Amino acid sequence: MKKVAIIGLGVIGGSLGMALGATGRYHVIGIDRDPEALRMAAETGAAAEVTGDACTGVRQADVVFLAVPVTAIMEMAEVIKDSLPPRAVVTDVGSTKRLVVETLEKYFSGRFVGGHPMTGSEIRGIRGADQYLFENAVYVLTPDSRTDTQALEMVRAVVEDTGARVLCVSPEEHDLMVAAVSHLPHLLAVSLMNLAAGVAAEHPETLTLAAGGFRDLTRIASSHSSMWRDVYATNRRNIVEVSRRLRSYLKTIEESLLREDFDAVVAEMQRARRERERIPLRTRGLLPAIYEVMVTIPDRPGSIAEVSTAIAAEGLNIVDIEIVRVREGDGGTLRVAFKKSEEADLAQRVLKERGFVARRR
Ligand SMILES: NC(=O)c1ccc[n+]([C@@H]2O[C@H](COP(=O)([O-])OP(=O)(O)OC[C@H]3O[C@@H](n4cnc5c(N)ncnc54)[C@H](O)[C@@H]3O)[C@@H](O)[C@H]2O)c1
Ligand SMILES: O=C(O)C(=O)C[C@]1(C(=O)O)C=C[C@@H](O)C=C1
Repeated sequence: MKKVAIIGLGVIGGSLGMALGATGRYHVIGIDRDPEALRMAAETGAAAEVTGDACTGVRQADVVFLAVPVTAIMEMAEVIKDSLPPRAVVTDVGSTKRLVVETLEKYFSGRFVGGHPMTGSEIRGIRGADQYLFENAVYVLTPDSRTDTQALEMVRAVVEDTGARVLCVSPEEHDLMVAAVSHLPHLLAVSLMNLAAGVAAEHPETLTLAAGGFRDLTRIASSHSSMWRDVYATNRRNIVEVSRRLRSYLKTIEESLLREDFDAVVAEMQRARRERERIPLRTRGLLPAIYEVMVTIPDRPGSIAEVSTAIAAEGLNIVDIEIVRVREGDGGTLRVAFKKSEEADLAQRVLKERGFVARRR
């Protein structure tokens, strides 16, 4: 059994421990400075043994995951560097990579492999952890010319055992890409939320009007500032760069609006819709798309059960399910996904026969 030490049992470290523990192939040693996180990790199965002392925790490890905030990753590396077995491999889960890789290679040279799971939660700590968080998520590894091939393959194998799909890119490329798809979106969520709060100071009902669109766009603004502080501090140049590009883009849109050139604005909307369709679905990561049926369900007890029972009766397996919209007193829309197109066709037919409004998407 491989021994994996996880330093930091929060959303990411806790989820990792749960996922690896559940395979039965790993002995997980959980390390945290917070006794409550240690207690919960032991209770939820995120770790088979726990300790507050990082040096003791890593002493027997084959692989060490650093799952603390980015600045603490670099501090923790210094703390554990002399306690590791010589063949141990070290990896991290930090949201930025260039500085982390540069720093940790100084301590562990080729035995360090940078990593970043592209999944997470706005809920902080092990309470936000989830055994299935990594399933089908993209997990970036950032090997460079110094990385030992065996170390990379070892980390890849452990990561794939969580159900995640590995994508290798350079630390520099990673930092620019996540500035665009993760860090700027966070900054925008914060900006939108504070902007709306400013309008609400003059018009108190403003936030009452915030519906799905606003909530979707601002969810990440609920996440904890201590993690994000480190992200901004260690990727500030890329964040400023994409923020500049955004400001120039917004300026172009503003100018079109002032000229009443609505065709130009619509062309941008159409381009965005086309581009968005290229995002691989979260539930299938880098795999081909899943096949979906949208079902309108009435607002009455047992509606969801009726849908799932009808599907199960055909022997069909639902690979993903989501309540897309809830209209109080008026039902809602359910998104049900299948592995194969034929399965989605059959599910749609069966649901229609039972009187549901069901369409393929
Ligand atoms: N939350 C996300 O959505 C997300 C997604 C991908 C990557 N990450 C990265 O994962 C890392 C962890 O983030 P998280 O959201 O799981 O954080 P978290 O706040 O949920 O958990 C961090 C845990 O680390 C512990 N900790 C902090 N400093 C420590 C130290 N010096 N020694 C021992 N334990 C310490 C805390 O007690 C806590 O249990 C960060 O580097 C973050 O950038 C987060
Ligand atoms: O909350 C979520 O859903 C996330 O996946 C969080 C999220 C993001 O998508 O920006 C946030 C920071 C990370 O480094 C990776 C993922």
